[in-house]
Amino acid sequence: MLPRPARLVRQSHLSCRGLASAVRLGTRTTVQVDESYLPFLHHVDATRRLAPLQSALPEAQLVTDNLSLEDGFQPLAGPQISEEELERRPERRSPAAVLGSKRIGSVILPQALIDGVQREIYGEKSELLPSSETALAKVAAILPGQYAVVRNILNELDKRLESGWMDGPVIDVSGGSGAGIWATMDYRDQLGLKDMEYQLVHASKHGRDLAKRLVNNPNTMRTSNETSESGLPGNTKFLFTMKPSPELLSKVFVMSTFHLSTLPTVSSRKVHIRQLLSLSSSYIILVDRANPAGWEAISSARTQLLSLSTPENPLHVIAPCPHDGPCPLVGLRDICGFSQRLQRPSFVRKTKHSKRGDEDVGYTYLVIGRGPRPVSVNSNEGRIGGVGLEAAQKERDKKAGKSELHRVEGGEYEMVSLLPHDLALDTTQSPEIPDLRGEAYRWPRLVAAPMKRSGHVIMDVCCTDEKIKRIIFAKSHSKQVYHDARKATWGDIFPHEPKSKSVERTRGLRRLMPAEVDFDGVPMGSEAEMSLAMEGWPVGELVEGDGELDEDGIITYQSPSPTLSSSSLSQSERPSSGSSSSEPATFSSGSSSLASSLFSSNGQRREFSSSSRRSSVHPTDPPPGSGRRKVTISHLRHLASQSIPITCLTAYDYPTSLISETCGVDMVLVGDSLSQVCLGHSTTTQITLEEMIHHCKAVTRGAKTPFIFADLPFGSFESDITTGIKSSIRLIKEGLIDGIKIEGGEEIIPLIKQLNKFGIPTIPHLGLQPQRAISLSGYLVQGRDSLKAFDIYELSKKMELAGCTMILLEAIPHKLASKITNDLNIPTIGIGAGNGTSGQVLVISDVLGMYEEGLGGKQKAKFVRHFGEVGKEMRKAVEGYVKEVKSGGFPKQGEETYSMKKEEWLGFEKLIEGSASFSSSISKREGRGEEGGEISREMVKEGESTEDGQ
Ligand SMILES: Nc1nc(=O)c2c([nH]1)NC[C@@H]1CN(c3ccc(C(=O)N[C@@H](CCC(=O)O)C(=O)O)cc3)CN21
Ligand SMILES: CC(C)C(=O)C(=O)O
Repeated sequence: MLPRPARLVRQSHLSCRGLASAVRLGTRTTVQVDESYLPFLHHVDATRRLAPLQSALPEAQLVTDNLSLEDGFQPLAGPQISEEELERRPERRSPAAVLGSKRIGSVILPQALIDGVQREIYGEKSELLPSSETALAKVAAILPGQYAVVRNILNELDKRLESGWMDGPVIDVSGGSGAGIWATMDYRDQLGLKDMEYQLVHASKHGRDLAKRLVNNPNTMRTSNETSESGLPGNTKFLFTMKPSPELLSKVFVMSTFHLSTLPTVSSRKVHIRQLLSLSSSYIILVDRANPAGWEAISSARTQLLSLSTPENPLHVIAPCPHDGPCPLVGLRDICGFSQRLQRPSFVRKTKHSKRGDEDVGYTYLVIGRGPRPVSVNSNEGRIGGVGLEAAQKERDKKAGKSELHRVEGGEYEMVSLLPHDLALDTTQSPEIPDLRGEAYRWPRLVAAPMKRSGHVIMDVCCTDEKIKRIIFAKSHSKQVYHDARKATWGDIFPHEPKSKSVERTRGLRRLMPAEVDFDGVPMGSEAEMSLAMEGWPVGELVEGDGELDEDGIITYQSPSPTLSSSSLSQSERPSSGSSSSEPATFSSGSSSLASSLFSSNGQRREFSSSSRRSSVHPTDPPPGSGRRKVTISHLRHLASQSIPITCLTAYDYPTSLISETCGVDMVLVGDSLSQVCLGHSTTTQITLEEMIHHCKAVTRGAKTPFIFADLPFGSFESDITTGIKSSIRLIKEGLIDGIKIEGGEEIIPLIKQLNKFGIPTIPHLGLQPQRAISLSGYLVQGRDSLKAFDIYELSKKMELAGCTMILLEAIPHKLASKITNDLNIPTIGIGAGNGTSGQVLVISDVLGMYEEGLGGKQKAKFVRHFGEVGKEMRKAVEGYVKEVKSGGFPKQGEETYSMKKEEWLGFEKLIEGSASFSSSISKREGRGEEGGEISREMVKEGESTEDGQ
């Protein structure tokens, strides 16, 4: 059955968007699909509709007109389709796919805003006071991009939420110059709304003044209706405040645009979020930049907001996540980022000294709604568009004996095999209007550019089960689904279920963004920051030629470079090299775990692995890594800020470092416990710098991705700073480690400062300091009385001030460690310091249970937990070996031995016979015994050589 005819549509459904949708739909009613979908279809070609609507402002020109006057600018050549033709064209995508599409094409700035900014820059009245330059620069370079981003988000919400979702005054807490307000004004303008109130909250006076001038500029006069004194439409009111003042407005709608990441501390961000929540807006929109700081701000805000959700006052995520659980990307090295294209007005190109006509602006965002998450089961509704209808028609024709040939793109013909899937969908159309908006809360979100290959489309999506999964839509799925998949873009939510099993992605996403842009240290608002923030996010699909999809849905990638150096890793993340990891990877739709086992011959495809018996490892093999990228300090900081515990283990050699590598341990410490644990000394003071370096070399051969730090051993730094620096440099240069741990107090601060100046990461070790065990009268807990606790607390603050990277806290009361962790801005790693630190470290042999007792046969320390009984296992293995060798049971002939062909053996025996008679003649001559056994002492003494080459 085809979708029900329009006459069955209930009146109320048509008006589901009220007046606005009627106005917006206009005459676009020629779409051929079921008319009940019209409320969704009015979003089709949003791209094309945005521009005319903006240009509908009186006296406004299309920006492109403006641009073509400029030096060498050519407007993008779009497809030459007439408006009329567009009107006639039925939508080929399914209504559900249209609803899920986030793409709005290139955003054009409202002419009023362009005029306002241009006036600021070039106008006679423009006061270019030095102190207002930053604000102006931000407006000129950054506001347009931010506007485009917010415009995209509003467009998405317009599809997803019930009409009237944004009634009421809007408060925009803006880190820029009111991108939220500008975008909202424009969006509402499209809906024909007026008499609105806006409050722009901005910290700096210059920023507020500038925004005020932009709004009050006579050129920015809005459309049609009577204007107020300020020159704004109707009774539009503006407030410019430093803090949100909702009491000045009634029911408010709240957004915070590009503001969170500009707040200096974690706690100030948390306060900001609480403030927003207190404003009792039904929705909260948070937007920030797509850099590590922006992502950290947004993802932390998400965690915080969801933790503030209670059964009485529930909150849920509207976008981008299809769930309210933990974000699967937090803790990975990926950002949940999206991108919006902007058509650059001339002032943007001039400010940025670039002739490029458009730019892609990266962003991260979060939209929170009050109330419980809408629940709705996935139906089959709304899954058929023009393509599906066409296919169904073909099927009917086929049954009626008509042609089965179908014209495909490029003018060729192919046989059409109409899948029952298309038809099955037809029969399930219910007479009720489908609640696609409810369903859309569950549709997976494309968190990377879809990979469109011939015959299939691969998507990395975030799913309701809080996992990032790779799903595939092959051509054989159904015409409609395949069509929708090919039209999907990064950021969309996708309504169709894949046929083949999805594979969980535990590794990096395939991204088109620069692999690692570190924004740290770039001053806000600087040229560098602007260009970093705005460039480098091309939108589009990632086309790869090297991936093959086989019958079972197994995709195999062969990477160009098999090396594992950190530089090649990040290089291969780049789109041009086409592979997310430097190792070849096989994703099977059946297996969910990509983890490789220790000592597995990773780097080779399983099917090519020559022998299942292979039990030894060659140290020159690339280590079997998890495919993750090198752990950096900013990643560790990110983990700490998200309260994701950092894992750290000691390692002393290749096998122990390989364990951490394979198990995804974040940090590896080449501790001087090595002295006791590996070298059998009774104290840590006995190990030398030379020995430390020797072991660091082995560790860094095995652990490629963890952050690796090592102890400055006792005696290598105390005498003077120069010695300390020299020793540190040797550890880094020869041992290839990343950072230095130093036991000590105030006296090591000058060394910490100096190392910091040279860019050497340092980790002071406070609390119990084993190098001082003798003077402390043993391995005793530290900081148990208030004075000693205060000493350690003060010391930790001084260490942070001195510029250390992290602090290691050993054997101190857990409350003290938590307090220190809370009050510092750097991560803390604890051992015997409770779980309030940013991370934990233990000695690997303690974790493995290598020695049943503690150190030197003593009781194990209170903080040690054996997570295995490796010691017992080792003894069992060695006892078994001894027993079997003694009893002759090892090695077993035939199973554990090598054979020789019979004729070879006979030949060999003949050779022996020959050489035996030959050597016996020699030994007779040289005085050897008949058995040809020993060399006579006299001969050796005389210094003469024998046939054995002695
Ligand atoms: N295998 C091993 N594990 C370690 O954690 C470790 C080493 N070796 N060698 C270097 C230092 C020495 N460490 C130690 C050793 C013993 C205790 C210990 O037994 N502490 C007592 C505290 C008694 C008290 O102060 O009340 C305990 O009972 O936990 C603490 C830290 C930590 N380090
Ligand atoms: C116990 C850890 C923290 C250590 O200092 C070491 O391994 O030397």
